[in-house]
Amino acid sequence: MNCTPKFPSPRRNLAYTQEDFHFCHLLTKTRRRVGKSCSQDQTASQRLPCKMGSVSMATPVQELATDGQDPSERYNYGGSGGGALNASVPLVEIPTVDVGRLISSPSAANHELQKLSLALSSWGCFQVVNHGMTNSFVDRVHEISKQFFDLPKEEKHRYIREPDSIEGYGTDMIVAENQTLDWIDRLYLTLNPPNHVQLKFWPEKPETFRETLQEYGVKLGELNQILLKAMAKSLDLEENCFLDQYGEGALMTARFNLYPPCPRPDQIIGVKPHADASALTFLLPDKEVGGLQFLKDNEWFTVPIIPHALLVNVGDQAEIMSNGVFKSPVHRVVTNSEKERHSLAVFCIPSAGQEIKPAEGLISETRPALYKKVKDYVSIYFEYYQRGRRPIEAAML
Ligand SMILES: O=C(O)CCC(=O)C(=O)O
Ligand SMILES: [Fe+2]
Repeated sequence: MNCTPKFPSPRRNLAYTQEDFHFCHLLTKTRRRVGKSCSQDQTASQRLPCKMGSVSMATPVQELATDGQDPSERYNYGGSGGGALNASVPLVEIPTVDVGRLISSPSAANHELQKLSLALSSWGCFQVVNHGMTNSFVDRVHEISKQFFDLPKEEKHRYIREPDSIEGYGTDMIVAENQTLDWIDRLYLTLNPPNHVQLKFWPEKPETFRETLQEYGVKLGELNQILLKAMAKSLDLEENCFLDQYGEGALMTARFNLYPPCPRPDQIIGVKPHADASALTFLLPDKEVGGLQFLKDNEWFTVPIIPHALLVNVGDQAEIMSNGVFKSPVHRVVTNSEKERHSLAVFCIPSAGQEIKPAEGLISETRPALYKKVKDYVSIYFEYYQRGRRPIEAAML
């Protein structure tokens, strides 16, 4: 095994404010115990300044966008310290990984493995092509998202999320009076493990919704395994060393995102800057409308659109497991005044009961462990968000 520290330290010197983080896809498990290895022995919800029972939800942005009124000050991200949003930031050529080659002959795979580790240690993300899903299947996934958000308001409201949960249809949870709101509506669903699936939130319309999402989840489960093995191999580690850290009952959640056209794209943000709490995130971005940006060396870069490709990024948990070799990138979504944008993010998250830690093979005298062992990182993530801190700091030694 190669333990040589080929990569620089992951610590960042960016200053974040509470408003810089969102946690919307992370709240389901806030009532679980936080891992003792992080020296915390209360449930995250006990420590919340604002209890989950008191969170509320704003009017869906889609409804605001069609009523023609000026959005309230609560959406003013620029004015609340975020600064003016410039959509015309430079385009970045994020490396493309061909999964077909990754699982073919060793020589073809080697080239892809090199691209993979380079992409993840520099950008923390890569575009995935030849991923085993046909273009027409990927189009069907795009379609169910669009068809759901196009349903009459009354139909969508059948799936509205409940106040103490994040699953279902709705907007940002409002947990603080001064919280700046994102210009986004979501449909949030758990795909795995099966006993966590709440079918009452799975739309019955369009008719193909459930089966398409189910099939997509199965395909991403396979892709998740292939990529985690490849990530390990790319660092000369035993191929299951990351996958084994998922444990029994690993979580897979899907978030359908809708960004309606926005009257003030210079001031209103689609999703505030954040890094994901997952191990891996599979994003199906809009085929035509851009808006996703990644932060590198304090500069924002726009992600180019490759139709039918998936954008995969590592989340904080893969940064921890790789001892900081792979970077969990900070990203955000900007809005535009012309076109609505859709995306579907699927988060693969180790089981809450499973302890995750830097892989042994990546720890050496010259590169000691940079992260603690953590359990239920999603709860830790939420708690740090509340304090306005970058959640991964909780896991840093
Ligand atoms: O809509 C996008 O392109 C990205 C969404 C995102 O970052 C997220 O859901 O965590
Ligand atoms: Fe994200």
